[in-house]
Amino acid sequence: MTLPGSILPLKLIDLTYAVDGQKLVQNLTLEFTQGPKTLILGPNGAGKSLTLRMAHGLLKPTSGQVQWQQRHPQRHQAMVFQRPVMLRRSAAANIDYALGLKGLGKAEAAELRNEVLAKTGLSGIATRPARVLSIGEQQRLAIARAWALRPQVLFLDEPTASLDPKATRAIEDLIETIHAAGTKIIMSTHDMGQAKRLADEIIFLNQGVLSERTAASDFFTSPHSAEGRAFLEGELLL
Ligand SMILES: Nc1ncnc2c1ncn2[C@@H]1O[C@H](COP(=O)(O)OP(=O)(O)OP(=O)(O)O)[C@@H](O)[C@H]1O
Repeated sequence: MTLPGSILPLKLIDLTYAVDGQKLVQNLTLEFTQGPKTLILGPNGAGKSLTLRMAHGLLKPTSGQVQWQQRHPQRHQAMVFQRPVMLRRSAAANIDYALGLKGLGKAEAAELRNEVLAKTGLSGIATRPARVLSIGEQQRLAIARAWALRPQVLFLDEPTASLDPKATRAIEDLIETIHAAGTKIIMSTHDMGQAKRLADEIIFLNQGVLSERTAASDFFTSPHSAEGRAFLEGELLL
């Protein structure tokens, strides 16, 4: 489905990423449409981060194409990384900086920043230096900063990998809120429990290759691939 003005669907066409001749992502073809929360699941080293980085435009594929529906997708999509990257200034100023880069005036930026701080439960720590916040708060701030840009698509690369269960839950709730507000979620994780809690559909990667793409309701009861099955049964995929 294509909505007017939407940068979706996003098509990854026969993407390969190779280093020194070694294919770390191999002939990956996927289409992402508006709607479901898409979780890219797979063991460490499966190629999840590389795939997200190529889709986001941070990394150029060795071969293949990344195609968006619109010509200037960068303004309408954002990415959050495993480790939050904060500027040496207050939490609020971190968001203001991102909004300034997008060309927003001060007053408009302040209004949007206050709204997003409130929605993410961060208003109380807005004036603190971002780098003294706990890692969980920093990650919430990183997501708030990305959300303030009103992206149509939000890529999240293992956003809770360094967090404890309580902070993880706060981030998962936030992701649900952002999705409910209309942003397409494309997120990687190696955590099966998290995929169960969040996913509408699963893309299972193993060793840089797509094993299967399955509705989450089916994946956790009857995965289609041997790799997916082994992962669910807790076998180590080597
Ligand atoms: N620039 C690079 N040079 C060489 N190898 C790389 C490079 N970038 C990634 N790799 C390797 O490619 C493989 C896939 O990496 P990627 O980060 O995409 O995995 P992942 O599925 O996100 O894993 P994790 O869950 O550990 O983050 C890994 O084995 C990694 O070491």
